[in-house]
Amino acid sequence: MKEEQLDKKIASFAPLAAGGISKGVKVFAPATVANLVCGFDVLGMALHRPQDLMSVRLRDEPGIVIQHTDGYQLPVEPEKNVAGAALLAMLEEVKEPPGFDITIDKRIKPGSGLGSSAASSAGVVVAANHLLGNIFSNEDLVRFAMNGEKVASGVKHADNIAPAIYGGITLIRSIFPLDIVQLSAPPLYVTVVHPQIEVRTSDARQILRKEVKLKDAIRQWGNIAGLVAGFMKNDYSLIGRSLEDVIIEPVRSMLIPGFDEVKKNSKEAGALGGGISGSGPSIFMLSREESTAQQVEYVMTEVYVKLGIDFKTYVTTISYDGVKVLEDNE
Ligand SMILES: Nc1ncnc2c1ncn2[C@@H]1O[C@H](COP(=O)(O)OP(=O)(O)OP(=O)(O)O)[C@@H](O)[C@H]1O
Ligand SMILES: N[C@@H](CCO)C(=O)O
Repeated sequence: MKEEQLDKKIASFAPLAAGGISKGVKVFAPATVANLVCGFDVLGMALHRPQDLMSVRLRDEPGIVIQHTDGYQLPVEPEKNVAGAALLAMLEEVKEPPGFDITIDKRIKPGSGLGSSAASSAGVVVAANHLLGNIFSNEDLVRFAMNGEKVASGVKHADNIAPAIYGGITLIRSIFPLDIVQLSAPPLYVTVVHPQIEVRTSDARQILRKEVKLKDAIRQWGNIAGLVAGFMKNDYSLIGRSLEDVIIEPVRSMLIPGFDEVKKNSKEAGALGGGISGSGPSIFMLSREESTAQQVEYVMTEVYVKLGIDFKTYVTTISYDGVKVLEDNE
């Protein structure tokens, strides 16, 4: 038996357990920043903005029907769309599963490094679980949604999925078996710049070196431990010192025009630190004060105006809600 199959269970569709039959829901699925610089594949954070909107409804017949209202030309076949892949994995564990209609209004651009694929995967499993009477735990939902990430990037990873489902900042200590730790943090402002180029996670993973020097590994795990300790102890200075990546960033930053300048100028503007969001090309910076986060947005803007590259910026905060569900019984 494969490692990932160990947790499999068959649950019965029990809509009455939710206190009534709900036919449909709308969900808001947050953007997420994976890695948090030093924590490749193990750290992630949910944001208030941007977020996707999805509508998920029970169908009278079996099957999954997906449509997009966003114009991104994403595949609608359930096996190729990450939402479909995540839901199919979930329905394998439901006795006599119903069918679903999924409508996706994507506001997180695919290939942005802001967890666009994870928002769809996490959004659909939270919505479907609600309609099925909340028969699965959050940990089960992460396990199903990782099948969407496999479609998007070729590998299962949970550093976007877990914060999207749990909210806040999460540490994924292990994915087989899943071991997710929710971290507290002091108030932080997040500034994001998204240069409008697409970096596919699958490509950004392929260029990475497969081996790491021991001295780099020592520096990296010092930073990960420092960052986690900084969050838990509300120590802004430790957070700032630990936002350093000596393994992934030197390779991936070459794919992002303006990266070094954005980082240098943001720190000069008072940011605690930051780096590539997920696999890029978005770059995020953390600040203690809102005014600093706005100043960081200004210096990011200057860099991309000078380079003549289209971009989008966000000044936002950490979202502790995770995917938000609203009833939709029309
Ligand atoms: N519902 C969906 N939403 C987003 N991307 C999807 C969806 N279905 C399939 N995809 C595919 O997934 C890929 C986008 O995922 P990718 O991981 O590369 O970007 P991202 O999620 O924005 O980045 P990151 O994971 O670094 O934050 C594209 O190839 C896209 O076609
Ligand atoms: N940890 C993943 C996140 C992107 O999906 C990566 O950096 O490849």
